[in-house]
Amino acid sequence: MQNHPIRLVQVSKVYDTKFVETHALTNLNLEIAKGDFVSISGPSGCGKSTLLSILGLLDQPTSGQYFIDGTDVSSLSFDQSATIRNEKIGFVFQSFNLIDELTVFDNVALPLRYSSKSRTEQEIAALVNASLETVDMQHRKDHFPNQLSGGQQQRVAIARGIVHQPSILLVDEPTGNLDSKSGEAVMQLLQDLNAKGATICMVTHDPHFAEVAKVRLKLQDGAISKPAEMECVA
Ligand SMILES: Nc1ncnc2c1ncn2[C@@H]1O[C@H](COP(=O)(O)OP(=O)(O)OP(=O)(O)O)[C@@H](O)[C@H]1O
Repeated sequence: MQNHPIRLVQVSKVYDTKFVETHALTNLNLEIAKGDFVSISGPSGCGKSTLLSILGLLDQPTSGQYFIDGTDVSSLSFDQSATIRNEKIGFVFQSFNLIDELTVFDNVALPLRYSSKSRTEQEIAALVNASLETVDMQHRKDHFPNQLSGGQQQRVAIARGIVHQPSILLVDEPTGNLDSKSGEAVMQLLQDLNAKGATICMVTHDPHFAEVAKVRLKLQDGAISKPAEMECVA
């Protein structure tokens, strides 16, 4: 499975609240190959956030299996999930989610400091600086998030998402809080990262940005409405 770092097999998610059972995902099968750029779009309530939470090990499926790099991670303990999440997953959120009290450098260093892999400060600095260079934000490494524009904050968030070279970068509405010019720049950056080998899965409402992905998936009522192959453009 080395070529498919991400694999969901018959994954379902049911939210069971007091009065109602909601089937958010139903028997969903998904394979994301190394180097893919996948977009997931669909109407409100179709299960996009649920899928991203499961892919990011922030939630578990009710049934089915989830494999990351060939390891079944469907029903790990909280601590085991956190360890794998820190090693294998990078996140980019609509609202950037940078920590205001930390400099750009320290924000980007966070995944390395939380990792179970031990690294020297020199190794951390080398990785953070390389990541900041990739997103062209090296010159702002001593700034704080509130001293940056929205587009710059998102670039820093992307640097944080890739610094530990995750198996997959999960991206949630990356342009939702940006003006159109900054949004285009962020999308171009994601395309450049993908061209250099990053595996990306992005949720977006915006059909224009969904088109950028190599594999475009549509979710409808918790299921992929068209096979991935039909949507593939590359
Ligand atoms: N914690 C929860 N408890 C109960 N039901 C939930 C919960 N989270 C989501 N749901 C339900 O599961 C379904 C899928 O929700 P989800 O948030 O994944 O959709 P979405 O496609 O991300 O929507 P949007 O585009 O509006 O953010 C919806 O019917 C929603 O009401």
